[in-house]
Amino acid sequence: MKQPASASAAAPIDVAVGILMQADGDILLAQRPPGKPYAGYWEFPGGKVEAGESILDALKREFVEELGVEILSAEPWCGVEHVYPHAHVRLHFYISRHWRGAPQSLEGQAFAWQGSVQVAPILPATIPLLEELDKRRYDTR
Ligand SMILES: Nc1nc2c([nH]c(=O)n2[C@H]2C[C@H](O)[C@@H](COP(=O)(O)OP(=O)(O)OP(=O)(O)O)O2)c(=O)[nH]1
Repeated sequence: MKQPASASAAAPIDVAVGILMQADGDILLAQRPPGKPYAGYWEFPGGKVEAGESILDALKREFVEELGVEILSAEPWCGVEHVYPHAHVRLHFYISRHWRGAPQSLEGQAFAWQGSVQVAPILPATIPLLEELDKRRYDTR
């Protein structure tokens, strides 16, 4: 079968992404481990949706696998499509205020709870969301 000429021509890959939000509005970011595209960049935890899996199930699975955290509830927030050199991704962002367990670094990644986000660099597709997220955090105070 002929391969797509570029990532933009390929079908998008669905990715489930979760923003853990504490009562004071702080949110959790994770640093991508070595060996992945954009290693060292900061992101919200998550990963690719597997065949036959719902986005919410993928989110819950990724949080258990990567952080040892059980998401008890999460609401869909927004969707973003982005074409990287390595992949065309469709990101499904969820916000969760209810989870069980403290994040553990099960894949060797660093974590940071942030108010206004100070860590850098952030994955390009995630940067535009930070301003909107800030407004949402302050609304809850
Ligand atoms: N988790 C996450 N991924 C993001 C964000 N922003 C963004 O552009 N992405 C992109 C980067 C990757 O191309 C893709 C996520 O795929 P991944 O490779 O990290 O997923 P995965 O953990 O399932 O990886 P693997 O099993 O293939 O190792 O989504 C974000 O805020 N969080």
